Amino acid sequence: MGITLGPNQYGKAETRVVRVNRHGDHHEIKDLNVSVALSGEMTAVHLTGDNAAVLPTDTQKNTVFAFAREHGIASAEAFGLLLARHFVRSQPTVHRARVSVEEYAWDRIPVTGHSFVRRGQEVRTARVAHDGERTHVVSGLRDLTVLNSAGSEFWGFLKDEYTTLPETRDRILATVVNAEWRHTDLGTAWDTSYGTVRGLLLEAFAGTHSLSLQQTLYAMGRRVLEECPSICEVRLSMPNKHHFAVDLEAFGLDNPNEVFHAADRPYGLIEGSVLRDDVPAAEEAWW
Ligand SMILES: O=c1[nH]c(=O)c2[nH]c(=O)[nH]c2[nH]1
Repeated sequence: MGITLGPNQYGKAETRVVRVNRHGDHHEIKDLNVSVALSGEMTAVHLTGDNAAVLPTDTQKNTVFAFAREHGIASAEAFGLLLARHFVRSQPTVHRARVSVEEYAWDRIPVTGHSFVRRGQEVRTARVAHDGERTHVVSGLRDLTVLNSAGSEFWGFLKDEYTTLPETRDRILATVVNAEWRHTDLGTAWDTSYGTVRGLLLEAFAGTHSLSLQQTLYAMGRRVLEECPSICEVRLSMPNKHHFAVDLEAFGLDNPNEVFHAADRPYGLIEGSVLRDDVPAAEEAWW
């Protein structure tokens, strides 16, 4: 019985690249998930482990980041064309390249020129608790993804022998807003109220110059309580979706905070509640 190697390909899947273009305080962002697959003269590596024909997947990932810096990202298609042609043209052992791109759409939050909300993501939630006497209504939303490409710093934090994080005065702040808020008025116009709170959360996220996500979280909850007298408590759970500026020095490229790796995990998880101090707690509302 003969055994032979069938069709095969390899590559780096899901490189999450975010490119920021700055025109003063008016920023544009491109947010892509890029997967590369290459095939060609790959018999030796499979049969004997000879890597001479193999362009490492790590190199493919670096190429995605370097091309984002050098050429920008005009569109998913244009970026895919650049990459696919590059891999086949530059490596004789690579005969075919497939570049699959997912692009995530962001809408502007009009408060600043550098604040964005991911399109069509969030889920509206409601929970009602009733014990025959008392009734509580908690409204909420989850998976509302937002990003500020300016106006965020993080410095002055505790440092110990395990701290390597550099202090920054300019970073991307991105999070997924998961929020719930408790009502004191059961006659509220629920749809209107939901739209108002969603808008206030977005406005406060965009409009707060952030020294930490914790500070932004408090500002968001506080804004809701200030503007909505019949809401008495806001609970927020917000992952810090880290965007790391990619070091492109090894490729002779600078990176003036334009090309970022959007890491998906691990993530910081910032959680907290903001409440009116004159309204009694009602843990049963959150049951
Ligand atoms: O806004 C932040 N809060 C933190 O607590 C924290 N920790 C960290 O590593 N980065 C950040 N960012």
